Amino acid sequence: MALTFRAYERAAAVSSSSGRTRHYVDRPTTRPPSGRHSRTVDDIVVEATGLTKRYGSRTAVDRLDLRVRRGEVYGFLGPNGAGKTTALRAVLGLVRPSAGRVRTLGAVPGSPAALRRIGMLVEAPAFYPYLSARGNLRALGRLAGTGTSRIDQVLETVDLATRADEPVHRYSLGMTQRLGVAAALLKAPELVILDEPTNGLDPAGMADMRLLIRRLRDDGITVMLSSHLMGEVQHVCDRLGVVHHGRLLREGTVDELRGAVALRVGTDRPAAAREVLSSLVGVGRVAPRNGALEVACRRDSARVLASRIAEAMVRAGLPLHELALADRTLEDVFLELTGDRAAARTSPGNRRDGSEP
Ligand SMILES: Nc1ncnc2c1ncn2[C@@H]1O[C@H](COP(=O)(O)OP(=O)(O)OP(=O)(O)O)[C@@H](O)[C@H]1O
Repeated sequence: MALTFRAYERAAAVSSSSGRTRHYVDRPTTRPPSGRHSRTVDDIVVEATGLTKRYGSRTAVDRLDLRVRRGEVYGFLGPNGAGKTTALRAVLGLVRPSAGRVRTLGAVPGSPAALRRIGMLVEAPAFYPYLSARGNLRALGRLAGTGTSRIDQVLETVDLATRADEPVHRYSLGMTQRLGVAAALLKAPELVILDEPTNGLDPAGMADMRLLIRRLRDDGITVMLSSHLMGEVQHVCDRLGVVHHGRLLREGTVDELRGAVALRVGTDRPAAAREVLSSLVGVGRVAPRNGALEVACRRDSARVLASRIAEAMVRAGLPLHELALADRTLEDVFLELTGDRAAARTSPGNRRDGSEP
């Protein structure tokens, strides 16, 4: 049986040994009574300092520092084998770090105080195939001591309410994944951890999962997920950590990671144009590239600057053949950081244009 069940069994065992078999239902006091969480950005939900995990001579996670803030969707981005799953497991307390420190919801990972507030999907979920979604959730709720009172609500959240009474073997992979998220939501968690939640899903399944992740965030749940699909994460994550060979290379919002943009200015009088462009306010470096001039500028001022460039070129009587935004995709950023072209293209989801699949 997959980890979903094992984790629930473990959580259930923890709760019985503490003598509070219903404590997943009796919400901890840290959550506001409305059920919605505050969005104070300074509220750190996961904090890792120097997190390192070695398996023999192999270092899976190497001195990782990261902070996940309450209410955000944080994405771990990296190719297969980068160390994402291992890091998530350390956050959950499923592996013991070789060095460094992790705090999850202010508690030691794997401790009852942390577990009771976390929902997880870190392996493909397994369900009883001839039971319905509702039947499976009922079984899980009883097993884990989370109760069954939230079943209708979580089925609604994952958009399975209308199919809830069908046997699960009829479900698509995407539906099964969403049911896995529903199982993780039974205990009304503050933090949900999803390891490669869209792995193996078709474009429609991915879109549904993205929608679901946004819904979780709108409900005030902090989401930490991993993915090797750069096109996917940039549409769903508030912040990203780029991981490669166990190291966190960069952290930031998608725009921060993609950094400055450039405007491409095509003209057959580049020398004169360069002079004109360099004198404009808001223009960074102007340099020839691939048959045009590239004008570095801030992302948020690119649009205004483009019209100023057009005006200035016309005023100076210079021909203008091309005026376009040259933007970097996450794949470009990843390549720049790692030089690992193969890893940047590990899947069709890593599209050059960053478009949604
Ligand atoms: N239990 C283990 N024993 C030995 N090596 C392991 C173990 N778990 C992970 N590793 C190794 O640690 C490295 C990181 O693996 P990890 O699964 O964390 O990467 P990942 O980024 O999640 O990749 P994937 O997306 O393929 O799961 C890999 O080289 C992997 O082979």
